[in-house]
Amino acid sequence: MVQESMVTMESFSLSLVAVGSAAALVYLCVAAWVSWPRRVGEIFRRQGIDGPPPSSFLMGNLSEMQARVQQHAVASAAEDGAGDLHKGDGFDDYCKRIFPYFDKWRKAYGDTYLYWLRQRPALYVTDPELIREIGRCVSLDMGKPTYLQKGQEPIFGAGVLKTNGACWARQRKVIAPEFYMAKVRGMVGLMVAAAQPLLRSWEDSVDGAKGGVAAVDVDADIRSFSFDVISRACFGDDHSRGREIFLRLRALSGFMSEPSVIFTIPSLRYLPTAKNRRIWRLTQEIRSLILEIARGRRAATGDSPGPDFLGSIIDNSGDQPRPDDFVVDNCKNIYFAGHETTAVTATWCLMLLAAHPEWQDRARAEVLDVCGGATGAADPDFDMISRMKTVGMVVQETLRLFPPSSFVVRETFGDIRLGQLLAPKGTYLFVPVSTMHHDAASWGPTVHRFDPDRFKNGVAAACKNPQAAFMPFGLGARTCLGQNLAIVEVKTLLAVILARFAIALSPDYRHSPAFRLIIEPEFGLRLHIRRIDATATQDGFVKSNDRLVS
Ligand code: HEM
Repeated sequence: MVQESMVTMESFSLSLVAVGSAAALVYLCVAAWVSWPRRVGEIFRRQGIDGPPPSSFLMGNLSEMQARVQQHAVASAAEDGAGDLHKGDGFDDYCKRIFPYFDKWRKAYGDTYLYWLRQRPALYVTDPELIREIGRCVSLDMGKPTYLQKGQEPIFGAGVLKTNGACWARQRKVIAPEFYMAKVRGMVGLMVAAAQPLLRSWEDSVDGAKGGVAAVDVDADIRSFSFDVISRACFGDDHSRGREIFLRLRALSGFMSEPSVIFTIPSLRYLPTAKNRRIWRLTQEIRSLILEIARGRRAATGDSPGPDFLGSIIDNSGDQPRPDDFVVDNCKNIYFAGHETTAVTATWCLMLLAAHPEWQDRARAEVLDVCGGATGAADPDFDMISRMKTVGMVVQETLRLFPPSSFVVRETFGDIRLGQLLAPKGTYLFVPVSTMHHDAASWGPTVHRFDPDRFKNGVAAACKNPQAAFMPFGLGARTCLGQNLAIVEVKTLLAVILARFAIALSPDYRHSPAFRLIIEPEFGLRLHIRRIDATATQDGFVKSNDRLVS
């Protein structure tokens, strides 16, 4: 009996100790969690970096960011200011309008400051030396922010765009060679082929239009072209199935881009709301379509699945932990990374050429010269595209004024030294690309003007601090692996369009760059087009351009 009660006492004391230890552990964890932001803030303050105080522990500075975006949206709607932003001395940094808080904090706290995304420290970096250091860092302890992966699995999965560490390095090694210039060289023919539906549709519009001048909404045509290029480049003979994937990916990215990922509570994506159910269904359909194409390719080609991107990832999928996910996620990554960005760049190029007839004439003269215009321009090949320097300068200047990605973002997965700065584990680094592209200290007094000539002697001669002032394709180890393809593709599209059509802005065009994962024209791009050999009236060409003064 005595023995029994001693055992009970003993187990009671043991339980008390266990409960006490658990409570102490929880207390220590909560204390560490609560004090961590203060400690990180202190680490940065000791290095001379300050920033806006977080308005609450749970939200950091997010509430203020949201409030200011809403205020600006209301103010812009009241002013109906779209379309006037570029008047005066050219194109302002629209990011000041889209992300007003960054501009406000930069004025208050300087080039590099600390703010808080919930409990996470985020460093806003415009100091050129620090940007260079971020570009130089090759440690796997720095990579893409995890919040981008968590919120956006349906689009990106665990593909090369958003993963980190060894998983990213393995995928990049397989995929990057597929887009080296030696491969892109052989893709100009497929780009010209992909442009044919757009050219035919524009020719039909012009032929059916009064006075030989047609008003065309060009965005969808360009997007379709760009998607077709990626489909042909990546899927070779299987590209025709790409359209089904295209429509679903487009719908998916529409759902995913609103509201902005940093404002979203990640766990909400598991709730079976109507929107989430639609996202799940689209994700499943896209997966099935891609796997079906891959299965067809395997069945048709056996052990050597082909020399294109799809062949390469099928070939390497056996070495990956989850072969099907590797194929599906990377197809989606390349589709997304490769088609929206390139399409929107081509769209901005056309907008700028339509708004600047003198540059349109110069670019067209070069295209006709290189492709033999007097007897009708030949379709360009890779060597011709390489000789088109003016067209190349137009593309670079477009990427400077309207880089599709407004930020290069990184996260530190360990304490990292970047030159003089120690960035503790868990810090986000935000480099505002568009702001650097519009920085008068690097680009001089004509910074807001469309002036492709600034690139005539290359990027290094165009600005101060080129590695930090011009980064449309990002920075360092994670730099865009499709940039060769993108530049050649945009140049090819401009060449075939300029060889056939003269373009001007429609008076309906409202200039309003908007953020939907990438920066795109909020109200689309409507152009007036005519054949270059037509004797159509110039009305609607010159007049519409009076609205853009630079
Ligand atoms: C004008 C068109 C394009 C622009 C402006 C652009 C821009 C970018 C930017 C800013 C990044 C992030 C870089 C960083 O974080 O430092 C990126 C990454 C990437 N881009 Fe592009 N891109 C374009 C076209 C393409 C094309 C055509 C492809 C595919 C063939 C592509 C594939 C990728 C991939 C796979 C990555 C992830 C690289 C990595 O994390 O290792 N991009 N791109």
